[in-house]
Amino acid sequence: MRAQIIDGKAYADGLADRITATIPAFTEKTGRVPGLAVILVGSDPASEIYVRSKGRKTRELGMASFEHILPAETGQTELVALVEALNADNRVDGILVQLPLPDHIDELAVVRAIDPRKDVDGLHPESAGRLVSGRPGLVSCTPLGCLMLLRDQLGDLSGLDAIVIGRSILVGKPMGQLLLGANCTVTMAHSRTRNLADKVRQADIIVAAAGQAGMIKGDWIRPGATVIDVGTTRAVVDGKRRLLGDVDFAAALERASAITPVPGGVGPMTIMVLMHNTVLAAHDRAGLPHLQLW
Ligand SMILES: NC(=O)C1=CN([C@@H]2O[C@H](COP(=O)(O)OP(=O)(O)OC[C@H]3O[C@@H](n4cnc5c(N)ncnc54)[C@H](OP(=O)(O)O)[C@@H]3O)[C@@H](O)[C@H]2O)C=CC1
Ligand SMILES: Nc1nc(=O)c2c([nH]1)NC[C@@H]1CN(c3ccc(C(=O)N[C@@H](CCC(=O)O)C(=O)O)cc3)C=[N+]21
Ligand SMILES: [Mg+2]
Repeated sequence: MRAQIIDGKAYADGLADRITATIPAFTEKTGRVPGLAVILVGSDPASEIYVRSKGRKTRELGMASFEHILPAETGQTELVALVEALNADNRVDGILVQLPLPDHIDELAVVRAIDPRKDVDGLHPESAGRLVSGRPGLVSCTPLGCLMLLRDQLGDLSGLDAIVIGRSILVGKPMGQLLLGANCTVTMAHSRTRNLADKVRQADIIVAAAGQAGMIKGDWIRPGATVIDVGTTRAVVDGKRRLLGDVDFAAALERASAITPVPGGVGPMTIMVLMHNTVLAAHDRAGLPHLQLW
């Protein structure tokens, strides 16, 4: 079997069109465009790439982008004060604080300061609680993007065995909750998991989000499984700069029924779901009906 390559960029482009189409009516009703604020503290390389493409996309889609790039020495009090100012700014519908933050800042304290209605990254405990208890709320961009791709690829996911490798608050945990909500039987794996290969071999759906390049080997993949590769590791291979996923892609191609490439799979979805969440938050805050765009 040779796997189908899941084109995250193509799906994201389609979602972009559906997002853009909502903006004229929003502007007619509110007199403004949806706005997204991103805060980056210091110079984490992954976050810098993300912030750049995000600002460009936000403007491309006809929304307002507010970028706050702060020095690594920024204090927690100052950062929380910025978040509070953005909470109070009606032009801002979404607030994203790039993680990780420098060690002297308590990430939870900053995330808790975000108005949950503007929490487009789904990181606030209120958002996490809503996801776990099945109430409507904003859901972390990367896992929601993965779910969109899986639903597009497989349709109903009921009864499928899924494994998520990674348990971060940003990716792994919300991914597991979304799959559970879609009626999968979910295994959550992490760095202390024993016999990971055997657990992966049981899965119809594999979501790899460990950040360990190539750790998921081809012979771990059940023939016909669907593979979503979230991992992005920067490396130099044969003198060329490369972005590597968590899955041994060449080997997985011979076993899986479908797989996301890195780059061009989950990454473009993360950016577009951020736009999606911003438009949803804007409608919610303006008292307009809830949008369903996927
Ligand atoms: N494409 C995209 O849009 C995005 C990509 N990413 C990428 O996804 C990856 C994960 O991101 P994030 O969740 O933020 O990372 P974290 O570092 O916060 O979490 C990594 C998780 O993987 C687990 N893990 C690490 N090594 C292993 C291992 N050998 N076996 C099993 N589990 C392991 C860790 O376990 P433990 O909890 O026990 O330490 C942890 O739960 C990174 O490569 C990141 O760059 C992230 C966000 C968006
Ligand atoms: N609060 C917060 N939310 C995040 O969602 C968040 C974060 N912090 N910190 C950093 C990670 C990383 N991340 C990526 C987003 C897009 C690509 C992406 O677009 N990747 C492209 C390739 C880009 C390239 O060529 O380097 C792709 O996979 O095709 C990658 C990684 C979001 N993150
Ligand atoms: Mg920290």
